[in-house]
Amino acid sequence: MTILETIVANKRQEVKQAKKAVTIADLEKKPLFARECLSLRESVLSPTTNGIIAEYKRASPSKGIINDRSPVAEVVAGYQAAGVSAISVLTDQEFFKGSLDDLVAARAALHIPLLRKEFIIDAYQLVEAKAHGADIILLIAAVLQPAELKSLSEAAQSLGLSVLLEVHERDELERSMMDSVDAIGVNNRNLKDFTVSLAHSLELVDLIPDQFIKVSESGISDPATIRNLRQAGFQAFLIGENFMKTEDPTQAIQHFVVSL
Ligand SMILES: O=P(O)(O)OC[C@@H](O)[C@@H](O)c1c[nH]c2ccccc12
Repeated sequence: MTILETIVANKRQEVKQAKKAVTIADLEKKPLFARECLSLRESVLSPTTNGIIAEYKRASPSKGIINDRSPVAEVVAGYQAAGVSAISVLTDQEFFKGSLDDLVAARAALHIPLLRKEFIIDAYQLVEAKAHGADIILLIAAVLQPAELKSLSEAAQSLGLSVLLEVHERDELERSMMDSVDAIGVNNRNLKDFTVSLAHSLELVDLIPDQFIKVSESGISDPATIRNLRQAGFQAFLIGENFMKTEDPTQAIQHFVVSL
């Protein structure tokens, strides 16, 4: 089994348990479920933000613990102060040491769109995302059939959530592109073996129609790379580890954005 298959198999079990513990009706009663979601598109296109989607990532399967000292509310508030367009928070516990509590804590500290970074395989997780303060959800083409992508993206949009579709290769992009997603992210990291190459972004960007917000994801550690990706047509840049691996992620992002 690849790591991605392991994560998804575990997720199916988790969702089964979660559904028993907390019903959809319970989730819909949570105060955060009633909020109006913030739009990823509007925030990325706003001239007052810099296109960065900054991620709070405590650990990952490829790196182990990245940072388990910096509190989520503090870090995301610092990211927001640096002018980012959106925040991403991992909620997977088993492989990324995240949680829905992290998402709620982030929401309370923010006035910009918040992405629930998760392996979504079931519509239950969309309701869960909204009920814990998310504005945006991720759908991973490597994990979902086109028919599943269609039903999940349509369900997300009907909840008012923005949808970020993640692809890694051309065939995934071609089979998964659909009107019910708002943004397409090219993951530079191969989720099957963790190798990272920005070439993935540069090869796929011209195949993404302009109706979608174009996002380059992973392995970005240099403002010069952002300038190149922008020139190639990307509008947003998902960055986690580069900030999280430092002693003070909020300082690291401040230094980064001054040279954008
Ligand atoms: O930490 P990085 O290399 O800057 O990458 C951030 C983000 O792109 C990465 O965490 C990510 C992209 N797609 C994912 C899917 C699941 C979990 C994590 C991810």
